[in-house]
Amino acid sequence: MNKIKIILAGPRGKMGQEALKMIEETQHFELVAAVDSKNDGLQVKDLSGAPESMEAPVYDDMENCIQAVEADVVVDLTRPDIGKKHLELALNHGIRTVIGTTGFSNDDLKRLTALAEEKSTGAIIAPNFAIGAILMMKFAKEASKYLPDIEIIEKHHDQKLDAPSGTALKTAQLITEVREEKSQGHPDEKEDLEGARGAELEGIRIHSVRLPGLVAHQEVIFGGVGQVLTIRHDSINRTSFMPGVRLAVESVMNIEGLVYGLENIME
Ligand SMILES: NC(=O)C1=CN([C@@H]2O[C@H](COP(=O)(O)OP(=O)(O)OC[C@H]3O[C@@H](n4cnc5c(N)ncnc54)[C@H](OP(=O)(O)O)[C@@H]3O)[C@@H](O)[C@H]2O)C=CC1
Ligand SMILES: O=C(O)C1=N[C@H](C(=O)O)C[C@H](O)C1
Repeated sequence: MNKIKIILAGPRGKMGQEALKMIEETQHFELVAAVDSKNDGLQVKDLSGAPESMEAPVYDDMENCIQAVEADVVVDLTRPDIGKKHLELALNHGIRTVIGTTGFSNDDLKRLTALAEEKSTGAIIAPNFAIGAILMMKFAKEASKYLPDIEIIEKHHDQKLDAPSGTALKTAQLITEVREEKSQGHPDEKEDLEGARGAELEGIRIHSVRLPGLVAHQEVIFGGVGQVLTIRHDSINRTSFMPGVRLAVESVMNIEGLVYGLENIME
């Protein structure tokens, strides 16, 4: 079996370091290069937190990297503005891509879906790679059919750049597929302090907490008459995401077009 040749963008990041370990431990994966804006010309093994055995070149620019190296899949774990740029570049070169980076708007998704189709190239954008988080979203969608008054509280470490989280947005989007838009709370409610009621997506309130000590957590709270249901997921550490990254890399080899959400490729 041929190994899947991977370019990883963001190898020094919290997710990037875990992904390097996962790639090293996966026999049918091979890291062929990394993209790191600050370490052009080094070897991956020289980067802080990288496994010592990883002999692959580092490029500071995705375009140069794609032109220099033969790869099957680009995996991006960087930051919102860069993830979009890398996906567009990879698609334009006809290279399959797995994006874990969050911060994609609906307009971004529409534009990139059209580009993936035009280039007949597979791409997966996964707002959350953790199986438990996918189940939380699935169960929340189901519960919303019966308990349509919903608020989402997502909690993350304080280095996170985007708010709300990609997971919260995806959860709300899945719920809107089965729930009519509805306004919640008292019709005359008013915020005495701006933002007190959180962000709003088709009537669903989303609250973002950012604190040191947190990793990635979400509660979807359903209110009914005389009862409250809470569906909660916690990523205790970033190894929780790695089986999902592995699955996405394997799956993207066999798809055409852009898939948004790991639930679409899970059996
Ligand atoms: N889908 C999922 O399940 C998950 C998604 N995420 C998302 O993944 C992304 C990364 O998260 P995390 O690892 O925690 O973040 P980190 O900030 O720890 O890592 C991001 C890394 O990207 C690097 N980077 C920035 N610009 C570039 C560039 N132009 N080229 C290459 N690398 C670059 C940064 O380098 P420098 O420090 O030098 O700027 C940094 O090392 C975020 O968008 C986050 O929301 C996170 C966890 C799970
Ligand atoms: O930035 C993070 O850490 C995470 N980002 C993703 C998101 O925005 O939902 C996934 C997970 O929550 C961790």
